[in-house]
Amino acid sequence: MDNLYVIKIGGNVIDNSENLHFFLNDFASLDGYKILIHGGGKLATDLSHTLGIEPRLVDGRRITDIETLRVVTMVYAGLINKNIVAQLQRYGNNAIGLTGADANLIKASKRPVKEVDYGYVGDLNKASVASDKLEQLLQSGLVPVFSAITHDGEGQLLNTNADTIASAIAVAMSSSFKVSLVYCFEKKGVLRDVNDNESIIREIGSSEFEQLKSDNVIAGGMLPKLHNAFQAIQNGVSDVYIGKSDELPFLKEHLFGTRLFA
Ligand SMILES: Nc1ncnc2c1ncn2[C@@H]1O[C@H](COP(=O)(O)OP(=O)(O)O)[C@@H](O)[C@H]1O
Ligand SMILES: CC(=O)N[C@@H](CCC(=O)OP(=O)(O)O)C(=O)O
Repeated sequence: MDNLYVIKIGGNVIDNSENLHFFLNDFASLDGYKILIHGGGKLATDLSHTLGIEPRLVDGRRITDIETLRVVTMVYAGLINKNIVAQLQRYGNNAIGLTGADANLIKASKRPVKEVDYGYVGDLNKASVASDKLEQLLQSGLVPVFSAITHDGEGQLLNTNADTIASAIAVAMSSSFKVSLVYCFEKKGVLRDVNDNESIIREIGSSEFEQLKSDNVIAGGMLPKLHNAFQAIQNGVSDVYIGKSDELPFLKEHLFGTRLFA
């Protein structure tokens, strides 16, 4: 089986143009098959404020009313996605910018209303990712770059958490590739003390994850990220790493951030 990198870049890195360019340069230098997924939650929040639309997040998921859907589509699928694609072209990668609607690559379903009405937020299932079509893009030499926008197949765009998209793509592609899923963000890995960047936990198994949660070591955005990451490792993905965007070159020696195991 060929190796495939599925790499997700978080909103705090995207928000800093110097860090983003540094990361994209390293990403472009990775040999072999690769897919990039990007968030951009921070920029969407900032633009919402500017437009007078109050952003609301519950458990790290954005409540997406019709106005907010317009904002996130413009920010994720437009501004951020096209800038990333242009930079990767500059660094010699033939990148193609995508939403889930393009080539019907990721079909989601609108999250049912329970205690919270999330609005136009899409959930994914095992059949959501069109892995054959995605494999064709890879085989033709393209580097797919996904934004956090999917669709329902009925003409409705949906906002979907980028960590979840990365995990679903990694799982779907693992029947044809040996997949390494890599979450890149602004910290050096999962930290024992979130204020101490050197307190990296090098390896976490699923039982230790439960312990870290009950000890409140893991909180905020790290919770859904690790849930998605364990979902991937338990469903056929070979390697899952979480670490700092400017340390990507260390992946080859397996010296990158935190490694998860089942
Ligand atoms: N133990 C931990 N180690 C590292 N980060 C943590 C931890 N607990 C909570 N966090 C927080 O989680 C955030 C990452 O989640 P999030 O902002 O959703 O990521 P992304 O930028 O990839 O979208 C970090 O910026 C940090 O503030
Ligand atoms: C439904 C939902 O929450 N979608 C996310 C999609 C963007 C994202 O995941 O961005 P980060 O990776 O930068 O957090 C949002 O709008 O914030």
